[in-house]
Amino acid sequence: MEVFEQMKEHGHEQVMFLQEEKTDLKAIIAIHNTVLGPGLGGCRMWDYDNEDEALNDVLRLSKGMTYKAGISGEDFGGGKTVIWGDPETHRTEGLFRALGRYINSLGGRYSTGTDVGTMPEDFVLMRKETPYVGALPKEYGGGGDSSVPTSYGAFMGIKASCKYLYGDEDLSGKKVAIQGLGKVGYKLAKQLKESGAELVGADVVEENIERAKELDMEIVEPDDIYDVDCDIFSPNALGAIINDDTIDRFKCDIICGAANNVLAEKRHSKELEERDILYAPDYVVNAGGLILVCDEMEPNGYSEERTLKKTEGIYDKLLKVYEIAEKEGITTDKAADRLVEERIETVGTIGTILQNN
Ligand SMILES: NC(=O)c1ccc[n+]([C@@H]2O[C@H](COP(=O)([O-])OP(=O)(O)OC[C@H]3O[C@@H](n4cnc5c(N)ncnc54)[C@H](O)[C@@H]3O)[C@@H](O)[C@H]2O)c1
Repeated sequence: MEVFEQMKEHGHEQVMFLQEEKTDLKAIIAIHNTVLGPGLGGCRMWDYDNEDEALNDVLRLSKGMTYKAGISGEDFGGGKTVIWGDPETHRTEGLFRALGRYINSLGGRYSTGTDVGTMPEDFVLMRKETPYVGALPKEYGGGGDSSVPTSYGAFMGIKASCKYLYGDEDLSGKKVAIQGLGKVGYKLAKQLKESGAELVGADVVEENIERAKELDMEIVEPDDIYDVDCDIFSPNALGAIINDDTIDRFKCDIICGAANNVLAEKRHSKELEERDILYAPDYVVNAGGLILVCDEMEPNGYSEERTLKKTEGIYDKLLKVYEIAEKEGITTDKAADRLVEERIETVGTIGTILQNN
């Protein structure tokens, strides 16, 4: 499909292809929707097989950011950058500063930060060329480790899901299977443990498994985590883990975690519903990191207290999503999409109210 056709299909406003010979920069910036505010979204670096793959990724991810910012109540739209290159060999000062110059030329229509393949220090370099970067280390006025609010948001999501399904948010005695014990998964596990939950976990990195064992967690083989008989399954590793091969294996009441794009296809949310599994839409649950970056852009600077307070709002937001889904007889991910689309529609129309200034 041609680029314009793809943009039209998903409602993208702008796509920029960037090329800079000396630094070997090849990147695409996509801005999906700026009705709620400037585009915001991380910068991914990946050694794509071809141009189409890079384009598909940036279009899909930038659209996802519109929904994540929209549901979080933030005044930002969706955007994303992909750099086509190997993060092991291509992460140079020149490349990130060149990209920073391009981003600066957008005059604030889009801001970026870390994602797969990029590191906070890359954005410290980029900041020399543009103020439109976030997710900076604390010593540069940023919020630091985004997995702190992200894991807190996932914890809130699990509590809200229990409140909705069992009528009580109490986690004591609840069995939670955690896939991925990395930055988010481990911090989430700690909070669950402190709340009295029983934990089962899986990871592929020995170091992370050893650290998790200190929480008195039962460890299973990576592929066995899908078969654990539990109350809550929490995906915190990979995308597309709810798919045709796994869907009949889940033995849980709730799926709620921080991993992005966990549904292999949209239809899998309906299939979970048919199996009486409550699905907490991923982009509602994992918005803590985005909330942190948005807070860095507050006029008075970053506040950790405010970030965690806003992240706590994921609890009520999720309850609202569940109520809409129940009332309207739609899946939970459709209910979340609807909330965002209504917000964009409403806030979009207030632009028609004339002001004196
Ligand atoms: N860090 C954030 O602020 C943030 C924000 C939003 C969404 N997310 C999403 O949350 C997820 C976790 O992020 P993170 O920052 O903790 O990343 P991370 O890389 O620190 O942790 C991921 C963990 O998953 C493990 N893993 C990989 N393959 C696995 C498998 N097959 N089975 C079990 N474990 C496996 C890895 O070894 C690693 O420990 C990712 O999907 C990420 O996109 C993170």
